[in-house]
Amino acid sequence: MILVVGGAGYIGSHAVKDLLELNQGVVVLDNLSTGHREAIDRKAVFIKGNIKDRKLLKNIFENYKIKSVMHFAANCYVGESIISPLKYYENNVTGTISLLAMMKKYQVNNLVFSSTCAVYGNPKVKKIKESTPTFPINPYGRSKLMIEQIIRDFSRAYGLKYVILRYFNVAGADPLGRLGEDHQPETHLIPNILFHLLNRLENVIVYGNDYNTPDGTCIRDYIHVTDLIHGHILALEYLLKEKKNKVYNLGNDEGYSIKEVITTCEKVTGKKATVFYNEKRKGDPARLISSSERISRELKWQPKYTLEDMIETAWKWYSNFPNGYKN
Ligand SMILES: NC(=O)c1ccc[n+]([C@@H]2O[C@H](COP(=O)([O-])OP(=O)(O)OC[C@H]3O[C@@H](n4cnc5c(N)ncnc54)[C@H](O)[C@@H]3O)[C@@H](O)[C@H]2O)c1
Ligand SMILES: O=c1ccn([C@@H]2O[C@H](COP(=O)(O)OP(=O)(O)O[C@H]3O[C@H](CO)[C@@H](O)[C@H](O)[C@H]3O)[C@@H](O)[C@H]2O)c(=O)[nH]1
Repeated sequence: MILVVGGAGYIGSHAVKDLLELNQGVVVLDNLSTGHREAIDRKAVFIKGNIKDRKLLKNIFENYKIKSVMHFAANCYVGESIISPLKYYENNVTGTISLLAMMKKYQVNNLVFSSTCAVYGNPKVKKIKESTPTFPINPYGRSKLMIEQIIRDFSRAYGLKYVILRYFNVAGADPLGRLGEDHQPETHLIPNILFHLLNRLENVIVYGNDYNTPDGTCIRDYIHVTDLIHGHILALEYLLKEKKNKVYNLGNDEGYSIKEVITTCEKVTGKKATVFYNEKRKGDPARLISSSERISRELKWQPKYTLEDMIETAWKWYSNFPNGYKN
């Protein structure tokens, strides 16, 4: 069985769905701090609890034959991490140490870990490779880099095998409309633009228009959640077969400025946005674009969905479920 930690969240719930579709047995551990019980298919075992709870982890490892772990559980907002670094180091770093300690105790040695391109900081290269130096510029990115280092040390000392996936900006929803992104409050760009176009927000707020980019707004590389999860499935297959450690970027290798994302949302929805320019958000790098060449070459991973597809699938979900999972 696969333990999906954080499986009630936006990305984790899409992983649970795809793993079940592949007839894998799934146990979800989630404290529902930002996730939703309704997002987890009833075919998965659901356990509500915190990864810091070692007694609970002990019960899980003793009661279920867990062979591998996908670890999505974290706090993951750049802006919030600057204001509340303690929350980030405590939940992300301490929480993961607890999980890894219990994996060690029960000899569960296969881990797919959700890292982030925030570990690279503000790199000057056009496309970020896995070999690009890591100099995170916010506590969130630093917490993820610390975890990566801890995972490597556990691997050297205790035989843990891992694939670390450094995601770029994840967007979109299940193309069949069963799952979507439901965060309270929502901080991500695409959901907030769509909420405005659905008349739930007065404006689109753009944080900063004097960055050193062609139109002055931040550039990000967006990847559809379905493509991202396909990367996890390939990573887990690789791990179980080859038993080798890997670090991979996961992005579409294309950058879009905030203004371009707004224009694409307008195009997909046929609605016009009112934009309000605000101060820069602290901790935001100007430009993050992936090179996902390594995972494409080694695991034959290819993204199928474009930015328009991401916006279209998210729009469909928000239009059908205006109150998210609480409908
Ligand atoms: N969304 C993105 O664009 C993005 C990009 C890069 C990396 N990531 C990483 O992907 C992972 C998932 O992100 P998401 O967008 O789905 O976030 P999310 O907040 O929707 O999901 C996180 C899940 O983990 C659970 N959780 C948090 N702390 C926990 C704890 N201590 N014990 C048990 N459960 C806990 C939450 O309840 C939630 O269900 C995170 O690790 C994040 O850092 C996300
Ligand atoms: O209403 C909004 C929301 C965001 N932004 C800007 O849009 C860009 C993207 O922001 P957001 O969608 O919040 O994503 P990121 O801050 O880039 O962070 C996401 O993407 C990272 C990878 O780049 C992950 O590590 C994080 O977990 C995930 O939250 C940034 O420049 C923001 O300042 C706005 O201008 N207005």
